[in-house]
Amino acid sequence: MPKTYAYLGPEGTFTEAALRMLMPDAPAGSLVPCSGVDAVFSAVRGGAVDGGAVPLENSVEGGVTATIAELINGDPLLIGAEVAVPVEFTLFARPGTMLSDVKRVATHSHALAQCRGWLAANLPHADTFTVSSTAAAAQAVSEPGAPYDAAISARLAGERYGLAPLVSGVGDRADAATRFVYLRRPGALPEPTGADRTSLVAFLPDDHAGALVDLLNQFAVRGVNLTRLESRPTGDGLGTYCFCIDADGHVAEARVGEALMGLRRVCREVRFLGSYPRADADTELTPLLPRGGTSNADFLAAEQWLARIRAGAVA
Ligand SMILES: O=C(O)C(=O)Cc1ccccc1
Repeated sequence: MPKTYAYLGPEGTFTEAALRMLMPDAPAGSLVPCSGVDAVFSAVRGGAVDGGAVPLENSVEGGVTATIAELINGDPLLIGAEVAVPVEFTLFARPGTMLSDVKRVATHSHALAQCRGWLAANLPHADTFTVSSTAAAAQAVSEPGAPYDAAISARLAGERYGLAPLVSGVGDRADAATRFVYLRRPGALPEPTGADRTSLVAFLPDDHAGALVDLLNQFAVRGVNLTRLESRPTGDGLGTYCFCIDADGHVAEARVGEALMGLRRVCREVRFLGSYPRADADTELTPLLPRGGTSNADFLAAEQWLARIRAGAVA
Protein backbone atom coordinates (compact mmCIF):
# COMPACT_ATOMS: atom_id res chain seq x y z
CA MET A 1 0.00 0.00 0.00
CA PRO A 2 1.38 3.47 -0.83
CA LYS A 3 2.39 5.49 2.23
CA THR A 4 0.26 8.43 3.40
CA TYR A 5 1.25 11.47 5.46
CA ALA A 6 -0.91 13.81 7.53
CA TYR A 7 -0.25 17.54 7.92
CA LEU A 8 -1.83 20.62 9.47
CA GLY A 9 -4.19 21.67 6.68
CA PRO A 10 -6.08 22.67 4.70
CA GLU A 11 -4.04 22.76 1.45
CA GLY A 12 -1.60 25.67 1.31
CA THR A 13 -0.25 25.75 4.87
CA PHE A 14 3.41 26.28 5.66
CA THR A 15 3.25 22.78 7.16
CA GLU A 16 2.26 21.33 3.78
CA ALA A 17 5.27 23.08 2.21
CA ALA A 18 7.47 21.60 4.97
CA LEU A 19 6.06 18.09 4.45
CA ARG A 20 6.79 18.34 0.72
CA MET A 21 10.40 19.22 1.59
CA LEU A 22 10.60 16.29 4.03
CA MET A 23 9.00 13.84 1.56
CA PRO A 24 10.03 15.10 -1.88
CA ASP A 25 9.04 11.82 -3.54
CA ALA A 26 5.58 11.55 -1.96
CA PRO A 27 3.09 11.02 -4.80
CA ALA A 28 0.15 13.36 -5.31
CA GLY A 29 -2.72 12.16 -3.17
CA SER A 30 -0.49 10.76 -0.42
CA LEU A 31 -0.67 13.95 1.67
CA VAL A 32 -3.68 14.13 3.99
CA PRO A 33 -4.74 17.56 5.35
CA CYS A 34 -5.96 17.59 8.98
CA SER A 35 -7.95 20.30 10.75
CA GLY A 36 -5.49 20.72 13.64
CA VAL A 37 -2.19 19.63 15.14
CA ASP A 38 -4.08 17.28 17.49
CA ALA A 39 -5.76 15.63 14.50
CA VAL A 40 -2.33 14.99 12.91
CA PHE A 41 -1.15 13.29 16.12
CA SER A 42 -4.36 11.21 16.28
CA ALA A 43 -4.02 10.12 12.64
CA VAL A 44 -0.41 9.00 13.22
CA ARG A 45 -1.12 7.39 16.61
CA GLY A 46 -4.19 5.53 15.31
CA GLY A 47 -2.41 4.24 12.19
CA ALA A 48 -4.66 6.08 9.70
CA VAL A 49 -1.44 7.42 8.09
CA ASP A 50 2.23 6.38 8.13
CA GLY A 51 3.48 9.70 9.52
CA GLY A 52 2.71 13.39 9.73
CA ALA A 53 4.15 16.90 9.82
CA VAL A 54 3.53 19.59 12.44
CA PRO A 55 5.14 22.96 13.27
CA LEU A 56 7.33 22.74 16.42
CA GLU A 57 8.90 26.14 16.97
CA ASN A 58 9.44 29.51 15.36
CA SER A 59 12.50 31.74 15.52
CA VAL A 60 10.38 34.73 16.58
CA GLU A 61 7.45 33.35 18.56
CA GLY A 62 9.03 30.24 20.14
CA GLY A 63 7.37 26.86 20.70
CA VAL A 64 4.05 25.83 19.15
CA THR A 65 2.11 24.98 22.30
CA ALA A 66 -0.32 22.51 20.68
CA THR A 67 2.54 20.44 19.25
CA ILE A 68 4.57 20.47 22.47
CA ALA A 69 1.54 19.44 24.55
CA GLU A 70 0.91 16.47 22.26
CA LEU A 71 4.58 15.43 22.33
CA ILE A 72 4.55 15.49 26.14
CA ASN A 73 1.18 13.77 26.68
CA GLY A 74 -0.68 10.81 25.23
CA ASP A 75 0.77 7.79 23.47
CA PRO A 76 4.41 8.60 22.64
CA LEU A 77 5.42 9.21 19.03
CA LEU A 78 8.93 9.66 17.66
CA ILE A 79 10.32 12.56 15.65
CA GLY A 80 11.81 11.04 12.50
CA ALA A 81 13.06 14.15 10.71
CA GLU A 82 13.04 17.95 10.87
CA VAL A 83 13.15 20.84 8.44
CA ALA A 84 13.51 24.61 8.95
CA VAL A 85 11.43 26.69 6.55
CA PRO A 86 11.70 30.46 6.04
CA VAL A 87 8.18 31.86 6.40
CA GLU A 88 7.00 34.86 4.41
CA PHE A 89 3.57 36.29 5.08
CA THR A 90 1.23 37.95 2.57
CA LEU A 91 -2.02 39.81 3.28
CA PHE A 92 -4.72 38.43 0.96
CA ALA A 93 -8.31 39.54 0.32
CA ARG A 94 -11.10 38.88 -2.13
CA PRO A 95 -10.33 40.48 -5.50
CA GLY A 96 -11.43 44.13 -5.55
CA THR A 97 -10.85 44.70 -1.82
CA MET A 98 -8.77 47.81 -0.97
CA LEU A 99 -6.47 47.93 2.04
CA SER A 100 -8.75 50.60 3.54
CA ASP A 101 -11.70 48.10 3.39
CA VAL A 102 -9.93 45.63 5.68
CA LYS A 103 -11.54 45.62 9.13
CA ARG A 104 -11.25 41.94 10.11
CA VAL A 105 -8.04 39.94 9.57
CA ALA A 106 -7.75 36.19 10.22
CA THR A 107 -4.63 34.03 10.49
CA HIS A 108 -2.82 31.43 12.64
CA SER A 109 -1.73 32.60 16.11
CA HIS A 110 1.97 32.22 15.24
CA ALA A 111 1.53 34.26 12.08
CA LEU A 112 -0.35 36.95 14.00
CA ALA A 113 2.45 37.16 16.56
CA GLN A 114 4.95 37.70 13.75
CA CYS A 115 2.90 40.38 11.94
CA ARG A 116 1.77 42.45 14.95
CA GLY A 117 4.08 45.37 14.20
CA TRP A 118 2.97 45.61 10.57
CA LEU A 119 -0.71 45.38 11.55
CA ALA A 120 -0.35 48.05 14.24
CA ALA A 121 1.36 50.41 11.78
CA ASN A 122 -0.83 49.74 8.73
CA LEU A 123 -4.21 48.46 9.94
CA PRO A 124 -4.39 49.90 13.47
CA HIS A 125 -8.20 49.71 13.61
CA ALA A 126 -8.61 46.21 12.20
CA ASP A 127 -9.73 43.39 14.49
CA THR A 128 -7.66 40.22 14.37
CA PHE A 129 -8.89 36.63 14.64
CA THR A 130 -6.92 33.44 15.08
CA VAL A 131 -7.95 30.29 13.22
CA SER A 132 -6.45 26.80 12.95
CA SER A 133 -3.94 27.66 10.19
CA THR A 134 -2.99 30.39 7.73
CA ALA A 135 -4.55 28.39 4.88
CA ALA A 136 -7.77 27.93 6.90
CA ALA A 137 -7.85 31.74 7.14
CA ALA A 138 -7.40 32.13 3.37
CA GLN A 139 -10.08 29.51 2.73
CA ALA A 140 -12.50 31.26 5.12
CA VAL A 141 -11.95 34.64 3.43
CA SER A 142 -12.68 33.10 0.02
CA GLU A 143 -16.09 31.73 1.04
CA PRO A 144 -19.38 33.53 0.37
CA GLY A 145 -20.46 35.59 3.39
CA ALA A 146 -16.93 35.31 4.82
CA PRO A 147 -16.64 36.57 8.41
CA TYR A 148 -13.22 38.13 7.61
CA ASP A 149 -12.04 40.69 5.03
CA ALA A 150 -8.47 39.47 4.77
CA ALA A 151 -6.13 36.61 5.66
CA ILE A 152 -2.41 36.49 6.38
CA SER A 153 -1.03 33.36 4.75
CA ALA A 154 1.61 31.90 2.47
CA ARG A 155 1.50 33.08 -1.13
CA LEU A 156 0.50 29.58 -2.22
CA ALA A 157 -2.55 29.53 0.04
CA GLY A 158 -3.89 32.89 -1.17
CA GLU A 159 -3.53 31.76 -4.77
CA ARG A 160 -5.02 28.33 -4.01
CA TYR A 161 -8.22 29.96 -2.66
CA GLY A 162 -8.55 32.56 -5.43
CA LEU A 163 -7.62 35.59 -3.33
CA ALA A 164 -5.70 38.68 -4.44
CA PRO A 165 -2.46 39.72 -2.69
CA LEU A 166 -2.86 43.13 -1.02
CA VAL A 167 0.58 43.43 0.59
CA SER A 168 3.44 40.92 0.65
CA GLY A 169 6.15 40.72 3.31
CA VAL A 170 3.89 41.75 6.21
CA GLY A 171 6.02 39.82 8.73
CA ASP A 172 7.98 41.94 11.22
CA ARG A 173 11.17 39.89 10.74
CA ALA A 174 12.29 39.06 7.20
CA ASP A 175 14.52 36.24 8.51
CA ALA A 176 11.78 34.40 10.43
CA ALA A 177 11.95 30.63 10.13
CA THR A 178 9.83 27.80 11.50
CA ARG A 179 11.04 24.34 12.43
CA PHE A 180 8.70 21.52 11.44
CA VAL A 181 9.01 17.90 12.51
CA TYR A 182 7.96 14.61 10.95
CA LEU A 183 6.16 12.33 13.41
CA ARG A 184 6.05 8.56 13.26
CA ARG A 185 5.06 5.65 15.44
CA PRO A 186 7.80 4.06 17.60
CA GLY A 187 10.11 1.71 15.69
CA ALA A 188 13.72 1.30 14.58
CA LEU A 189 15.64 4.59 14.65
CA PRO A 190 17.44 6.09 11.66
CA GLU A 191 21.18 5.31 11.63
CA PRO A 192 23.46 8.06 12.99
CA THR A 193 24.64 10.45 10.25
CA GLY A 194 27.32 12.27 12.28
CA ALA A 195 25.10 15.38 12.49
CA ASP A 196 22.02 14.36 14.41
CA ARG A 197 19.70 15.72 17.03
CA THR A 198 18.06 13.93 19.96
CA SER A 199 14.80 15.18 21.49
CA LEU A 200 13.33 14.22 24.86
CA VAL A 201 11.14 15.38 27.71
CA ALA A 202 12.51 15.14 31.26
CA PHE A 203 10.26 15.05 34.35
CA LEU A 204 12.06 15.90 37.60
CA PRO A 205 11.50 13.59 40.60
CA ASP A 206 10.66 16.38 43.06
CA ASP A 207 11.17 20.08 43.66
CA HIS A 208 14.60 20.68 45.20
CA ALA A 209 17.38 23.24 44.99
CA GLY A 210 19.63 22.51 42.03
CA ALA A 211 17.25 19.99 40.40
CA LEU A 212 17.60 21.65 37.00
CA VAL A 213 21.39 21.87 37.41
CA ASP A 214 21.46 18.11 38.17
CA LEU A 215 19.58 17.53 34.96
CA LEU A 216 21.77 19.83 32.86
CA ASN A 217 24.95 18.36 34.34
CA GLN A 218 24.11 14.99 32.81
CA PHE A 219 24.72 16.60 29.43
CA ALA A 220 27.50 18.98 30.43
CA VAL A 221 29.85 16.37 31.91
CA ARG A 222 29.53 14.21 28.80
CA GLY A 223 30.17 17.08 26.41
CA VAL A 224 26.67 17.00 24.90
CA ASN A 225 25.59 20.38 23.52
CA LEU A 226 21.95 21.40 24.02
CA THR A 227 20.16 23.31 21.27
CA ARG A 228 16.81 23.85 22.99
CA LEU A 229 15.50 23.83 26.54
CA GLU A 230 11.89 24.72 27.20
CA SER A 231 9.96 24.29 30.42
CA ARG A 232 6.30 23.36 30.09
CA PRO A 233 3.68 22.80 32.80
CA THR A 234 2.91 19.09 33.29
CA GLY A 235 -0.76 19.88 33.98
CA ASP A 236 -0.43 18.46 37.52
CA GLY A 237 -0.86 21.80 39.30
CA LEU A 238 0.85 25.18 39.42
CA GLY A 239 4.63 25.09 39.62
CA THR A 240 5.01 21.56 38.21
CA TYR A 241 7.09 21.58 35.06
CA CYS A 242 8.78 19.22 32.66
CA PHE A 243 11.67 20.15 30.37
CA CYS A 244 11.66 19.71 26.61
CA ILE A 245 15.25 19.23 25.48
CA ASP A 246 16.99 19.01 22.10
CA ALA A 247 20.61 17.87 22.18
CA ASP A 248 23.30 17.46 19.54
CA GLY A 249 24.03 13.84 18.66
CA HIS A 250 22.35 10.45 18.26
CA VAL A 251 21.33 8.13 21.08
CA ALA A 252 23.52 5.46 19.45
CA GLU A 253 26.58 7.63 20.28
CA ALA A 254 28.20 6.81 23.61
CA ARG A 255 28.16 10.32 25.09
CA VAL A 256 24.46 10.85 24.25
CA GLY A 257 23.52 7.36 25.45
CA GLU A 258 25.41 7.91 28.73
CA ALA A 259 23.79 11.33 29.22
CA LEU A 260 20.35 9.73 28.75
CA MET A 261 21.20 6.98 31.24
CA GLY A 262 22.28 9.70 33.69
CA LEU A 263 18.98 11.52 33.13
CA ARG A 264 17.06 8.30 33.65
CA ARG A 265 18.74 7.97 37.06
CA VAL A 266 18.01 11.54 38.26
CA CYS A 267 14.55 12.05 36.71
CA ARG A 268 11.14 10.65 37.60
CA GLU A 269 10.52 9.95 33.92
CA VAL A 270 12.27 10.57 30.62
CA ARG A 271 10.26 10.49 27.42
CA PHE A 272 12.55 9.81 24.45
CA LEU A 273 11.30 11.61 21.34
CA GLY A 274 13.82 10.35 18.80
CA SER A 275 17.24 10.82 17.20
CA TYR A 276 17.16 12.13 13.64
CA PRO A 277 19.35 14.07 11.17
CA ARG A 278 19.79 17.79 11.90
CA ALA A 279 18.28 20.18 9.37
CA ASP A 280 21.26 22.52 9.81
CA ALA A 281 23.93 19.82 9.52
CA ASP A 282 25.83 21.84 6.92
CA THR A 283 25.94 25.03 9.01
CA GLU A 284 29.51 25.87 9.91
CA LEU A 285 28.39 27.83 12.98
CA THR A 286 27.08 24.75 14.79
CA PRO A 287 29.66 22.85 16.85
CA LEU A 288 29.22 19.27 15.65
CA LEU A 289 32.53 17.92 16.95
CA PRO A 290 32.52 16.58 20.52
CA ARG A 291 34.84 18.16 23.07
CA GLY A 292 38.04 16.31 24.02
CA GLY A 293 37.34 13.22 26.14
CA THR A 294 33.73 12.84 24.98
CA SER A 295 34.01 11.05 21.62
CA ASN A 296 32.71 7.48 21.16
CA ALA A 297 36.33 6.26 21.16
CA ASP A 298 37.04 8.05 24.47
CA PHE A 299 33.98 6.42 26.09
CA LEU A 300 34.95 2.98 24.75
CA ALA A 301 38.55 3.34 25.97
CA ALA A 302 37.31 4.34 29.44
CA GLU A 303 34.88 1.39 29.54
CA GLN A 304 37.65 -1.03 28.56
CA TRP A 305 39.97 0.49 31.20
CA LEU A 306 37.27 0.02 33.87
CA ALA A 307 36.83 -3.62 32.83
CA ARG A 308 40.60 -4.13 33.11
CA ILE A 309 40.94 -2.62 36.58
CA ARG A 310 37.84 -4.51 37.76
CA ALA A 311 39.60 -7.66 36.63
CA GLY A 312 42.60 -6.80 38.76
CA ALA A 313 44.87 -5.07 36.25
CA VAL A 314 46.50 -1.80 37.25
CA ALA A 315 45.91 0.20 34.02
O1 LIG B 1 -0.80 27.93 9.52
C1 LIG B 1 0.12 27.42 8.83
O2 LIG B 1 0.27 27.64 7.62
C2 LIG B 1 1.06 26.56 9.49
O3 LIG B 1 1.62 25.69 8.88
C3 LIG B 1 1.40 26.88 10.93
C4 LIG B 1 2.33 28.04 10.91
C5 LIG B 1 1.85 29.32 11.12
C6 LIG B 1 2.75 30.39 11.10
C7 LIG B 1 4.09 30.18 10.86
C8 LIG B 1 4.53 28.90 10.63
C9 LIG B 1 3.66 27.82 10.66
